[in-house]
Amino acid sequence: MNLKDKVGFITGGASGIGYATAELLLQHGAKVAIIDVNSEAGRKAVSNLAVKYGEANVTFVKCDVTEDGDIEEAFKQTIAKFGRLDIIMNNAGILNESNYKLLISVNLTAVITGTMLGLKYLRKDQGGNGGVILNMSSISGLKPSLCLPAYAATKHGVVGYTRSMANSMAADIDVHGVRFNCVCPECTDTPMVRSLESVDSLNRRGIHHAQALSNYVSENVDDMIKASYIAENTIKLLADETKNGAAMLITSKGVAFIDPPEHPYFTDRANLKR
Ligand SMILES: NC(=O)C1=CN([C@@H]2O[C@H](COP(=O)(O)OP(=O)(O)OC[C@H]3O[C@@H](n4cnc5c(N)ncnc54)[C@H](O)[C@@H]3O)[C@@H](O)[C@H]2O)C=CC1
Ligand SMILES: CCCCCC(=O)/C=C/C=C\C/C=C\C/C=C\CCCC(=O)O
Repeated sequence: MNLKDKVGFITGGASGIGYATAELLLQHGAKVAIIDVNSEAGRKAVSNLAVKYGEANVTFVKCDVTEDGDIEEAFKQTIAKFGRLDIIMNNAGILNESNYKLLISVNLTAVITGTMLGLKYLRKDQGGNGGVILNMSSISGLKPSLCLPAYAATKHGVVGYTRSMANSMAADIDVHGVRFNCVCPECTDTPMVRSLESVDSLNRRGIHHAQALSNYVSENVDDMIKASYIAENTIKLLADETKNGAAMLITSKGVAFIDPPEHPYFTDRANLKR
């Protein structure tokens, strides 16, 4: 996919990995809607980006991704502003083991909702141009995580959902033109991780082994991979039209695609069309 003049929709785009990806998309000539619950951070993000890339190319829509109506309205406002939609990045996420119902709602349910609602705007057979849905998982979506069991459950859910959607829809990709991929970064230096330096903040959020994790974050955060590195690899995945159903692990050593074996009967398109 040539990113020039394409339109991206990024939840959690006001901060961290979402913001870095928004900026890189703009550098590639795309237009971006930053979708976030934090109005102050969202407006600040857009005013910074507008200075560099032009007011016509970036917009902010306040949206709580746990509210289906907000997500629908955000899609409508994005298309009203830019006239099309090509890339959906369901990226908003939180870390809160105590309030695990909210955690599941933001990190997993909203990813499914954003995919289902967004799909109808992307589908070539429903007036869209095709495109790509990129869901944010984590290395915690691929392996057990010592301190974050509920978080890991949501991120495993994102991998399972995204790969299964790609699989289920692949037989008709020529008709709808939509690809589904997810990214699985290791610990990245963002405000989310920096907030874990405080042991009080960890305890408030019910995160296991709070003191050990706080020590680990304080000692290592400066050496963690940067959000710009996640953005670079995310953009490569977005643009690569050969990738559908990919789970891309991103670590300081580079990227790797996790590709478990598929069931031969259900991956044979001919069987799915019978
Ligand atoms: N930082 C890390 O080490 C890693 C982060 N991730 C994932 O990447 C994504 C982004 O994380 P970071 O950039 O690190 O975090 P961040 O905290 O810097 O950014 C998250 C953004 O999501 C927004 N957000 C939170 N709840 C929302 C809601 N209900 N509706 C709309 N927006 C909401 C926040 O306002 C914030 O702007 C998350 O899904 C996270 O789980 C994955 C792997 C590693
Ligand atoms: C292995 C957990 C990586 C989780 C990455 C992520 O999505 C969010 C990270 C946020 C904060 C950092 C929290 C925990 C990770 C720190 C050390 C874990 C090392 C132990 C392990 O399970 O490998």
